[in-house]
Amino acid sequence: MSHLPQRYDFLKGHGTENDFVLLPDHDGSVHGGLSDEQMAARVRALCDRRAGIGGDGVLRVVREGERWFMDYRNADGSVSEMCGNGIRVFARHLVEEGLADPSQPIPIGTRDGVKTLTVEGDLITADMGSPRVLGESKVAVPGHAWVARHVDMGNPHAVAFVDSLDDAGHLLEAPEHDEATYPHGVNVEFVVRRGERHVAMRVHERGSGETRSCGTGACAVMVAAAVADGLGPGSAYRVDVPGGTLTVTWTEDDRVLLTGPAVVVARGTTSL
Ligand SMILES: N[C@@H](CCC[C@H](N)C(=O)O)C(=O)O
Repeated sequence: MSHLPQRYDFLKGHGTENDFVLLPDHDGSVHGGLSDEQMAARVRALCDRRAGIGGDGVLRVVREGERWFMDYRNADGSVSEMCGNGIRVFARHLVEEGLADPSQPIPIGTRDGVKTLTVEGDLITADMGSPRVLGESKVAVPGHAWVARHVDMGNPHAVAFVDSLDDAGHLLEAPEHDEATYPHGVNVEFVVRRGERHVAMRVHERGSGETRSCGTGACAVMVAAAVADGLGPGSAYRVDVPGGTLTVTWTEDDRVLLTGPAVVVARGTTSL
């Protein structure tokens, strides 16, 4: 399938209201020559919700050999290994532009390796690979502290089970966390039970602040909940986030599948 032309400077999309600016840059000729600091500054400008387009992060759409590569950055310009909502939006964009065939699995490169996406109508499933369930450490916000489970989904997560999602407070600052455990920062999820194999969460994302959803975070939460419930591979949970609902399945062969909606809502040009 051919990968040109690039018809827009940018697109805007979201998955359960975790929102992204997409930058088509198929051959790297648009942004590829920028230094890391120049690219970070451009990402901050694009993600600015008043002076820019607004977003929790940027997905640069790059061709890498036989595949597409998702070059992801957080709103503060920092890079991350993986973005579970972003990669579904990325796949939706490829399909809508005729750059990928939705009747076939779509492989997409990331800094955490190649992920395979499958499209079923409004829903897109990302095979996120195997989780790493690690130790426990403390996270805290003013007035509250919890023990949190460290789950690595390619990027780092600290999952805290709380009595009420309100206990996390305003989340204007990053929650305190153990810097020895998370030397490069951490995404912190606050979780409550809603029913059998059904949880709800809020998240403070490294590099983006509180967001309406986090796909890797939902996967980390599901895995932590399944472990706490004495379950493991071979289970599925509904994970409610402020921006909607995700389904996370931990397969018998230890892969985590993230299923949810993904939409592109705008396309255009920008002088940023
Ligand atoms: N919102 C994303 C995760 C984005 C990266 C994260 N903030 C990090 O720095 O690791 C998702 O949907 O997974």
